[in-house]
Amino acid sequence: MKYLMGIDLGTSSLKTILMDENGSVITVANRSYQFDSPHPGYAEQHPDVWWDACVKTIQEILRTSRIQPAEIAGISFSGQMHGAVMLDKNYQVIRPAILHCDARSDQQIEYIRSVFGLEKIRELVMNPVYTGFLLPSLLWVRDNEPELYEKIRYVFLPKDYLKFKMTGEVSSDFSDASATLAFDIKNNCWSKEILSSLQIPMDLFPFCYETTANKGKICREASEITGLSSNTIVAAGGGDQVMQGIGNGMVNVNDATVNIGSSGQVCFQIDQPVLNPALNTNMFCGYKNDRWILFGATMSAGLSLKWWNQLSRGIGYDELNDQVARIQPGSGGVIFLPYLNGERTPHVNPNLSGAFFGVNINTTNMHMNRAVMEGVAYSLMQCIEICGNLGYKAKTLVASGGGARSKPWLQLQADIYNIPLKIAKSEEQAGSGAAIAAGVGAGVFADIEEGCRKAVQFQDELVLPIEKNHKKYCEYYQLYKDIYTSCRDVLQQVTLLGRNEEELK
Ligand SMILES: Nc1ncnc2c1ncn2[C@@H]1O[C@H](COP(=O)(O)OP(=O)(O)O)[C@@H](O)[C@H]1O
Ligand SMILES: O=C(CO)[C@@H](O)[C@H](O)COP(=O)(O)O
Repeated sequence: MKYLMGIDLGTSSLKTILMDENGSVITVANRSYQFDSPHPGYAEQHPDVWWDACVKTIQEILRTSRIQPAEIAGISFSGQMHGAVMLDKNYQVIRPAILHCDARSDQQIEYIRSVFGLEKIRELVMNPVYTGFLLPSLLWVRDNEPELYEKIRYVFLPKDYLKFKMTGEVSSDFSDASATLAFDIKNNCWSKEILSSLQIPMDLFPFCYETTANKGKICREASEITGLSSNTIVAAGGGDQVMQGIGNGMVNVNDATVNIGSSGQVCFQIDQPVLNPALNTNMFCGYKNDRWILFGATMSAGLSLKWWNQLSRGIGYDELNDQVARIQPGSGGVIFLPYLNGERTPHVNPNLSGAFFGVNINTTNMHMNRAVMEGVAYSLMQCIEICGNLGYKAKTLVASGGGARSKPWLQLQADIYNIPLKIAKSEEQAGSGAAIAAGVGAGVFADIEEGCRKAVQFQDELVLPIEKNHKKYCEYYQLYKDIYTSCRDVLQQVTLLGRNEEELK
């Protein structure tokens, strides 16, 4: 029997899954971590934290599964996207990685916008210019840490660091590279025009491959540390939106997922680049040449629940879900805006904060728990609406990520979206996507489509919308949108004031 390993490098944890050649998930190991926020709005992780989690989960799987390392034919990666990892000429990490949820590069995004102007950004970048993406983060280092910037020899994405440690070679893949703002999405290459206009040397950026490309074998050092065989093939992997799509069997154009990880996304498979003139959604390269993904992104989805739960009572998810199921739709009038770390879709504004509205003397912690789940779903509903206006409408959505483990969260999502939800049997969809890509790279599967046919199965029952709940949620959803429209300026002022005060401490 041959086996495959998929590694999913998330914002809050790293998960390693072991799959057999028939597509069955044998076991999963995970390690949690936090991100550091040394200043208000900053979000950083040291790549060694990821590598340590990667090594430990692999060792655990080899120990507990008792399969022989030589039986593992291939390994690949899914990674949190957009973050900047910087290496010097000796392949040493220069500073902690600046993550996708980092809001420090305000001035750099203004600079990029001023260099290109709106029309050129639409034509060239085809995405909103937003903080936390590799390009503005790199410019921030150039402006604020020039002595470190001088040392940079390579810059790449988070999962590329794990691949580098595994193979000893620096490389990236089209899907992750296309999500840096430095990439020519229509022609699948680093953009000469973007980089030369910003005076950034092209050779900082590594060679890119397709997600399923065979990138060689595990190097000796990685084999010694992890226990993996040096005959195991490493496939290039991809950004987590692309990999969770594979793990959910999203191989057809118009297939769509709604994901609640630390952040949240509504993501469509598309067969040609599409411009959203409002630039409040994202569009990146997909898992193969003629495939792209279009999605709306909520910055703090699962993160909102994790934050709120830690802040309030810190109960287990089972208890929390039981409590949420006992509260009526609408949470007794409490509405939560999930802007803990700014918001991408639809507001494209890193300088926003979250808020609870409508708390009253009868509000309990249980109402607030449900309100947090509903607020995240309202935000994802805005992503669905915007994609719908661009012509992408889903008859069903495949629910994905950690949030899909919660029955009440699934039900209230179906009720808010008024769309039935399908759920994959595997709970680790991005990791499964990585294992399928590993299978193609190692020749176990002919292509992604065959891997998905073998590995992806759905639960029998759809989660269906309940009409009376949907009616009620239509009212709340309108109020959710109205709150933002009425309070936008105050929210922004309060956010900046709070950050400045924290800075002065
Ligand atoms: N059983 C559960 N019930 C409710 N929410 C859950 C449950 N398990 C995970 N989550 C949510 O999913 C989030 C983690 O999702 P995950 O896809 O693992 O994120 P990441 O890949 O960013 O680490 C948690 O922050 C939490 O909000
Ligand atoms: O920002 C995006 C996609 O644009 C996220 O997909 C991040 O890549 C992180 O994912 P999670 O760790 O929150 O699931």
